[in-house]
Amino acid sequence: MKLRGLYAITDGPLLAGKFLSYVEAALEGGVTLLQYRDKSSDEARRLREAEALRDLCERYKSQLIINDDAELAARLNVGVHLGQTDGPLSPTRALLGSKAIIGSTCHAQLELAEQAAKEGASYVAFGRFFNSNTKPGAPSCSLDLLDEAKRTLHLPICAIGGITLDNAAPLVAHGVDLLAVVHGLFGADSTAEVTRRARAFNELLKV
Ligand SMILES: Cc1ncc(COP(=O)(O)OP(=O)(O)O)c(N)n1
Ligand SMILES: Cc1ncsc1CCOP(=O)(O)O
Ligand SMILES: [Mg+2]
Repeated sequence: MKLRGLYAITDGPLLAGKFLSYVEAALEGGVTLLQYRDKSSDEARRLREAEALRDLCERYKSQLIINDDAELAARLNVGVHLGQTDGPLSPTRALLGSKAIIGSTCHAQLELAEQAAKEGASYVAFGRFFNSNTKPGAPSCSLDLLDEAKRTLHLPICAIGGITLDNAAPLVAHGVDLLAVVHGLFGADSTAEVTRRARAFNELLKV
């Protein structure tokens, strides 16, 4: 199955007090991948939250991806997203098995994506494309790189960084398969608005 659609990413501070209700609202609108991104070191809470997300994803036929933490992903039998300093890809592929979804951060560098493809990545992520509240310091990436990536890579392409309903269309026009979004999805005033946004992202991607 080709990975295509909305890639919702959680954020602890943004979702404080409404974590599961907002995630469920997004799933209601359609989420292809859901990433649990939590930078805290509270292992017990991380396990609890990740288990709750895995159960929700099962109900909504979405796929859970754990950010940074291959061990937690292995424990829950779900996918993982690895940045350039989050550990090597090949051993993670061996740990999680051939069917697991493994994503790789490639910033704005095609060479990183080619390497990730060789090492067994399931998708490659480029960005940030726009100003990001969640990660303002992330290196920026241009639409031109997407054209080149589309020509040379044979993997689903994910875009991340400051993506909203108002700026996502050019990314899709340049061949992006997965739109990875934090604020543009969860920075909403109500669960109804989260669901509406999720549906609208899917319409943009025609999924
Ligand atoms: C889909 C997706 N793309 C990129 C990232 C960024 O990963 P990384 O560079 O490891 O930074 P952190 O998210 O860990 O701060 C991502 N998480 N997801
Ligand atoms: C994790 C990450 N990596 C590059 S930008 C980013 C944050 C994405 O969040 P937002 O959609 O709020 O900009
Ligand atoms: Mg990381």
